[in-house]
Amino acid sequence: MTLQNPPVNSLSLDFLTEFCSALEKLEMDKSCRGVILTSGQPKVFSAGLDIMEMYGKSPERCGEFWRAVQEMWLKLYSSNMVIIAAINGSSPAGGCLMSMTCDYRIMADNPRYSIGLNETQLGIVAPFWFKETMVNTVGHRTTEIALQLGQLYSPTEALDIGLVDKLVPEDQIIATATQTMTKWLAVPDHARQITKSMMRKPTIDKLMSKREPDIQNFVSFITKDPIQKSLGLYLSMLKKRKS
Ligand SMILES: CCCCC/C=C\C/C=C\C/C=C/C(=O)SCCNC(=O)CCNC(=O)[C@H](O)C(C)(C)COP(=O)(O)OP(=O)(O)OC[C@H]1O[C@@H](n2cnc3c(N)ncnc32)[C@H](O)[C@@H]1OP(=O)(O)O
Repeated sequence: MTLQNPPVNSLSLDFLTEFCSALEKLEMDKSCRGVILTSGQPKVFSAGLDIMEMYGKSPERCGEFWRAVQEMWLKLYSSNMVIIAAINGSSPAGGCLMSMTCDYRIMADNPRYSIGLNETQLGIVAPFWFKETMVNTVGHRTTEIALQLGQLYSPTEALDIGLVDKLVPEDQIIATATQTMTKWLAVPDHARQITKSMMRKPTIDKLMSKREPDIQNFVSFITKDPIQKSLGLYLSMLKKRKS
């Protein structure tokens, strides 16, 4: 699957809806046992959640957006398929979350790229299921530091902490992902799927049992004046940096 939402693959409501529907089709296709997730945009895997979906929007619209973010995470994290992330660009916040739901992460070894959950840098807080996905990936202590600082890691740093599994030159990323997929698909599906589910079920069940309160929590947090102000400042910083 190639992410195509120019310019930076930000995760808008429309894009998330289209993504989930495409993933669901693959999940139901018995001939599809694995997916390589990559970006069709230069330099960026995904810029994370579309900040415009969280800025100046009605509570109803924010709730609809958050349900779509939850759906994307649930579909990816609980997929029966082998999902390999070929991270061919920067992958902050929601982009990092998306990468962490995959079974294996291969990143281009370009020092200009970065990956991590940088929410606190925007004045917002990574929700519990973002946090738990990271704990499940790199452990508790590393997550505590990463989340409080809103740390973005270079590919080498990400490899050191186990946030990605392999670095390769960018032009070898798909070939490496394909070789890796062959190895993963050599394991009998039922045994691998049950094992994956055993590892991830507690985190998935926790969000499933708290979906509505999590939406309420998000809407009440994101629509608060000081949070809207922080997002506004961050957006103008992004635009200014460009000029
Ligand atoms: C206790 C209660 C807790 C309850 C929970 C509450 C809240 C938590 C909620 C949400 C969690 C949030 C998760 C997120 O994912 S937030 C998004 C974070 N993303 C970022 O910080 C990335 C920002 N972008 C960048 O750093 C760079 O754009 C880039 C990805 C490194 C790419 O750089 P490049 O130089 O290639 O591009 P530009 O910077 O010039 O960007 C082009 C263009 O796109 C706009 N843009 C970039 N990122 C986003 C985005 N995430 N959303 C919307 N728009 C984005 C950028 O402004 C430019 O726009 P322009 O109009 O100027 O062309």
